[in-house]
Amino acid sequence: MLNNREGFKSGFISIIGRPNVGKSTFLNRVVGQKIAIMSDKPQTTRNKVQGVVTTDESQMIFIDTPGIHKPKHKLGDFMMKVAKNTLKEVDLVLFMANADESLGKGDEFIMEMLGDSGTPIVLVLNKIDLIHPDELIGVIESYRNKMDFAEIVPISALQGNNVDRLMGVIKDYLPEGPQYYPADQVTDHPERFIISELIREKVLHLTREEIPHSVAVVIERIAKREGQETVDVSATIIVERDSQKGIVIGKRGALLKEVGTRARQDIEMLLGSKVYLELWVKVQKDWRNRANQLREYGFREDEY
Ligand SMILES: Nc1nc2c(ncn2[C@@H]2O[C@H](COP(=O)(O)OP(=O)(O)OP(=O)(O)O)[C@@H](O)[C@H]2O)c(=O)[nH]1
Repeated sequence: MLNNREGFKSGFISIIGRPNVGKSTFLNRVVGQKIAIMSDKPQTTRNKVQGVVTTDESQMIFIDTPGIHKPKHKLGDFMMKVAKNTLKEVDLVLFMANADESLGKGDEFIMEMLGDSGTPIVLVLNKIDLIHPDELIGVIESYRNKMDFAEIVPISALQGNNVDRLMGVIKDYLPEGPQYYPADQVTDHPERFIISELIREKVLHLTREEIPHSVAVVIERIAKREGQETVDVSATIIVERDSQKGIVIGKRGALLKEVGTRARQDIEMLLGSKVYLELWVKVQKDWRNRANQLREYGFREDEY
């Protein structure tokens, strides 16, 4: 805790929404650096990712929660628990929904869950660039009929429309408080986690529909070479089936090589030094249901 200035506001904001509503896009826009994984596949955000936005008057600490869904297996239960705990601890919840889709079962399920958290909820209707302004009123009404929101703010996270207004609303709801993080710090995640997410993102992008979101990446080693600027990173990509291993490796290793090239470029940007990246692919059957292994892959329940 660094600072305790009079009138300074600070607090924690949780972003909740169905997969693919644009939570990461919003976070990346306001934080201004690529920290949350972005993908057009559902549920790529599994761990807590913090983005910190600091101005002269406030500090907003964003928590990007996993896409909420009905639990189907252990990983689902775990994610739900994480999401629920997060809701109680934060100062404000942003419930993000698609403005270009009508209110569906998934959104109703989330609203039921949000109902008893006791935290103010701002409805953020994202992707307004995809609809005609006349349609917006109807969408707003459908949500307003279901639940009492502290505010309703339509935005386009992708194009930036109305994002400033949303930031103003968020500030209004934050309590007076200290500046928790230095102004230039945008995330408190260890580089390890960001690196694993960068690699995972490349796998998901390059394999498209063939590899489910269950793929995990474990960083085995990050080490700076003695007397050199090069950093050695070695990581294992974990899939559930032999067939998936084949897909990730690709013909004569071509796909894995491409994953490596793209991930290396991002990691070099992140670390600001040359990187030698070594990737392995391992099959671990049914890892999602083995709760005791979740920790090993970075799901740390006690952090929430
Ligand atoms: N047209 C439009 N597309 C958007 C907007 N915001 C996000 N998208 C797109 O929607 C898709 C999903 O965005 P993400 O930011 O990855 O969504 P998310 O909610 O973080 O998804 P999960 O991590 O899976 O929970 C991406 O293809 C984005 O480019 C928007 O305002 N307008």
